[in-house]
Amino acid sequence: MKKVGLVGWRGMVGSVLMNRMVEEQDFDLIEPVFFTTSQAGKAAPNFGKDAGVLLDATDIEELKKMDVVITCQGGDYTKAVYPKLRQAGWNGYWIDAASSLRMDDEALIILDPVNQGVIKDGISKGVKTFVGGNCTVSLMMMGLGGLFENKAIDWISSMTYQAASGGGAKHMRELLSGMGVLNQSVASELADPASAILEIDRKVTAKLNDADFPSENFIVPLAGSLIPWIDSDLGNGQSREEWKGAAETNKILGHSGIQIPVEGICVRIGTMRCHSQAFTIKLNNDIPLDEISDMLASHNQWAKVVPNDKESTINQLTPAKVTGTLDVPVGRLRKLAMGDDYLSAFSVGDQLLWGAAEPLRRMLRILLED
Ligand SMILES: NC(=O)C1=CN([C@@H]2O[C@H](COP(=O)(O)OP(=O)(O)OC[C@H]3O[C@@H](n4cnc5c(N)ncnc54)[C@H](OP(=O)(O)O)[C@@H]3O)[C@@H](O)[C@H]2O)C=CC1
Ligand SMILES: N[C@@H](CC(=O)OP(=O)(O)O)C(=O)O
Repeated sequence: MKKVGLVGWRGMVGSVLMNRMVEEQDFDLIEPVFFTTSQAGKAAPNFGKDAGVLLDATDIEELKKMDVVITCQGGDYTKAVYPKLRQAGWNGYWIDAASSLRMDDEALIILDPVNQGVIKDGISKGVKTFVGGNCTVSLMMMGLGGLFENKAIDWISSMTYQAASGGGAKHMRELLSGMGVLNQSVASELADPASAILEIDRKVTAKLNDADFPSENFIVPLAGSLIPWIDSDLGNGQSREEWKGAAETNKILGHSGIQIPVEGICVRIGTMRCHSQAFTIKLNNDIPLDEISDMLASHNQWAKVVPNDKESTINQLTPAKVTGTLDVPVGRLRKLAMGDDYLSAFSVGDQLLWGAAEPLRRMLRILLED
């Protein structure tokens, strides 16, 4: 049985990963060893198997004993530990949720329903470092996988609606706190159906601009607002989150350079853990809509085509419906006025599942079955 070191297992992404590993009985196939950066010596969690005590996640000698290390601990941890572990001669498999190693030549970005061929080819060539993709990119590719597979896409514009969870657990709490503060600020007016809506709006706006409105993590209010910038400023008018669109999509597909441009604006909105995206897709040719639907629906079991009518859309294509599931519904499919090779689409997906944890556990399975 392979020894699998688990780092970051109690964080938000790590907890989702542990739940999925339990659901899929992955622990039956491995000898789990749990690491921590803060609680070494305490009892390890028991996910159906006694795993002794927690080991120090910076202890290179202990990490070297692992066949596989899976980390959801974050980029700072990866930057601090991964080079030391490799320099110490460790030749095991490193599976990582953080972005720091994604674009390294020695690493592959993993999303096996989309790039299983690239992954298998990499393994046969001795690749040992595998990194989960950016959540927005992975969810786009899961939803539109059929178009990528059929080489139907010339370019994509993706306008995103990204959930608070992309920032982390504290950001989710801040969103809810902000919602509560806004609600409280007009509680008496809301209780009175005769109260004036413009007075309610004035009070809400004043509260949003209060210096003490919860905004420590997002810097500005998210509840009752939105933030059209995610991740760092690249200095050329583009955010790092937007840059990842083309860079990671093409790397996932095994392209050298940017063969399919992916462009757009990434926006943080007040949802908990589902990222949504509105796409304008320039097709390589005029493919009929029914063929497009077939390509999308048959590509993988999680991409679900939603009929482009109001009732289906509002019931099936929302974060409220999708959260906590592996489904990636794709709807609003329509040819645009710009020409029959222009397609609109809208997708929703849980960014903690396909956007973070799921590709990691599936990569572990691929290695175990190899
Ligand atoms: N959030 C997201 O949407 C995505 C995140 N990622 C990557 O995953 C990394 C981890 O993200 P995320 O899971 O959100 O980070 P968390 O902050 O939830 O967890 C990271 C670590 O914090 C430590 N920690 C300290 N206090 C607590 C506590 N009270 N409860 C749980 N853990 C605690 C744990 O380490 P220890 O046990 O060592 O103390 C834990 O492993 C990110 O840095 C990013 O690189 C990737 C894709 C999406
Ligand atoms: N940046 C993403 C979350 C994330 O962790 O992305 P990455 O894995 O590329 O750093 C978001 O905020 O929604």
